Amino acid sequence: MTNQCGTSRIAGCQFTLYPMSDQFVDIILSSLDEVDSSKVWKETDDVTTCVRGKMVHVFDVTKAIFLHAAKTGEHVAMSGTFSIGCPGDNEADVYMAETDEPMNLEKSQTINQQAGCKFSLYPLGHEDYMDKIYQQIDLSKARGVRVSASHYMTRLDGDVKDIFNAIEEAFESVQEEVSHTTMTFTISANSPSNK
Ligand SMILES: Cc1ncc(C[n+]2csc(CCO)c2C)c(N)n1
Repeated sequence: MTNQCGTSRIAGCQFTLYPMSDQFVDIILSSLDEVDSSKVWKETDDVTTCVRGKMVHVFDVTKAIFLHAAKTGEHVAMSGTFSIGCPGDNEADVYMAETDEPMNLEKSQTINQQAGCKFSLYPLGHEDYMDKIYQQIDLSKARGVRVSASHYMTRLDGDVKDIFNAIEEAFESVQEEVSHTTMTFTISANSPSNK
């Protein structure tokens, strides 16, 4: 197979929460604490949090952390990078044997929150990378979110759960064909610009 960068199917996401509030310490720490991250490797420092493991759990945990921060009603944003198939990643310290049942799905389903998100897919090492990206932008239109074009990114507007499901499906589909894929995103909720 060409352009096969790695056989590892560990996924990961490195992200930062930005609560626009003087309660930012509490919002960040309580969101990280409230979410069940027992099925992922997780590390937080002064800049980011990184979660690694099966793709289903990486998305489940990242989405739940954003939802918990946003449900405070404060203006919060999150930026991050998802990655899979990175040749530098290793399975040694990751719980890849966990079952596929997401730990936060039930709780996340109860939180209704509108947001705007911009994301970019990077299928690495493929000459026809633009085709792979356009396929996913087209598919996003059927995923319950409003899709609009933006420079360097695609904009999705709608419910946070639908937005994360849309970017998860896009990432999942691309990585099936392109072993090493990354995806960057910024999502924002409760922005005063929308009031
Ligand atoms: C998801 C996420 N992880 C880490 C940070 C970095 N950070 C900035 S303030 C703070 C709390 C006080 O130490 C932390 C951990 C962040 N912003 N968002």
